[in-house]
Amino acid sequence: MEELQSALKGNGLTLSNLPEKGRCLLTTRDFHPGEVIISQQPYVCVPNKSPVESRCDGCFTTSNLKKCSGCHVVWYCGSTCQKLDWKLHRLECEALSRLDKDRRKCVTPSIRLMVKLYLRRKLQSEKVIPTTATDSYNLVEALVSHMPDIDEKQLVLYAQMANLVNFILQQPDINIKEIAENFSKFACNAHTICDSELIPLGTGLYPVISIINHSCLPNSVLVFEGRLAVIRAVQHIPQGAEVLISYIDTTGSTMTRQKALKEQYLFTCTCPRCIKLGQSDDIQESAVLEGYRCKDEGCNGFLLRSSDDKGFICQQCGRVRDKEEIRKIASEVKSMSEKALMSLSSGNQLEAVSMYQTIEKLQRKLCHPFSISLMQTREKVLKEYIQGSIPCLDYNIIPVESLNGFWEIQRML
Ligand SMILES: C[S@@+](CC[C@H](N)C(=O)[O-])C[C@H]1O[C@@H](n2cnc3c(N)ncnc32)[C@H](O)[C@@H]1O
Repeated sequence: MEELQSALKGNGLTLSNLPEKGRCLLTTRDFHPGEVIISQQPYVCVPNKSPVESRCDGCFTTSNLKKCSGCHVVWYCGSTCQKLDWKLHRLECEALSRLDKDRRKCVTPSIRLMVKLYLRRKLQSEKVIPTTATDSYNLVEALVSHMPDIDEKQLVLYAQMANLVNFILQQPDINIKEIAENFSKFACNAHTICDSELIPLGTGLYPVISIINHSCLPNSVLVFEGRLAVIRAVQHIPQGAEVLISYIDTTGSTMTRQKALKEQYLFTCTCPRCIKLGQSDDIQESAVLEGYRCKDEGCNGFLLRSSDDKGFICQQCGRVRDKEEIRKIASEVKSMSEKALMSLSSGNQLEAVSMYQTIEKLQRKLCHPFSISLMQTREKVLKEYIQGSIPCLDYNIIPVESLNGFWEIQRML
């Protein structure tokens, strides 16, 4: 770890330990808003896999792809990406080629990430790939796994996945328990690699970036430049402060954020936003962000559950909304959202957009005007319209139907 400390020193950082959080990164100088604090290439990464779209293993593009003729699992956009990946993929290709057709179908991105992790460790131990202070399997070993806190069902799943990885690798020195523990490490340390529009492209393990702890009021942000993970300051960070990013969507209410952090990262956040849990301004914030709208369309009041639990009372005008009426609309939204997701995953964008428009109308009746789910539905519709109109714009043809919908949404916003 001495080597890591001296590498971090050059970045104006130091590795430290906090009793309630474990390892953390502290600044040894001031950082200005927008400044890059640290960046790292992944130790290993894999692109997402979808039934309608494949991605290049090197740059994650979806264009001009050719399947690897050896393993028939991995795709490349051209010889540049293929050559850059060859040292590692040569071993992966051999391992995947040994599998029968059915087993190859079970090779999910998480399985591939683990296979690549062990292959990269092997290449570094054989000195085929150099090891540095920030690019070493030792850093993976130091990641938290939370093994004692994982529930039994999850442990069984990790054990099954570990068995498959072991079968693919066929390396006698690898211990199944260690592979299962590494799956647990992935769950609370791996990062989703997104493009500039925050569209998820893949998953990567960045062992130095993974030292950074969470806050719902972070002073830094993680962004990606291709596969490179970059931590930038979003405010002035004084010398001696802890570098903090957010692991989750911070627009949710305190309860929603705490639930997400507990489920995936197994800790209870005590950041300045979270310590307000249950205070009156926190209750009001959750009622606005995730609660229902007033019966009176002209009223922007937020609703709280009535003491007899039969409905919700507007805190501005006192009108009561019936619980049953709310339940009905909420269940329509839920079933419509499931159908929209299915349409999206089967590549039927037009059908999905029309469903999201119906969901948006229902949510306008159901949710507070500043509700997050309402905003998220509008964002989805808008994204689909923008993406859907691009091929038409290439030919200077914009479908009238699309434009009508687009302007309708603009007006709504
Ligand atoms: C990506 S790791 C961060 C580095 C970690 N502290 C370590 O020692 O390696 C995520 C884990 O760090 C801990 N953690 C992160 N942020 C925290 C916070 N705000 N409060 C308490 N624990 C936190 C949790 O155990 C979480 O599962």
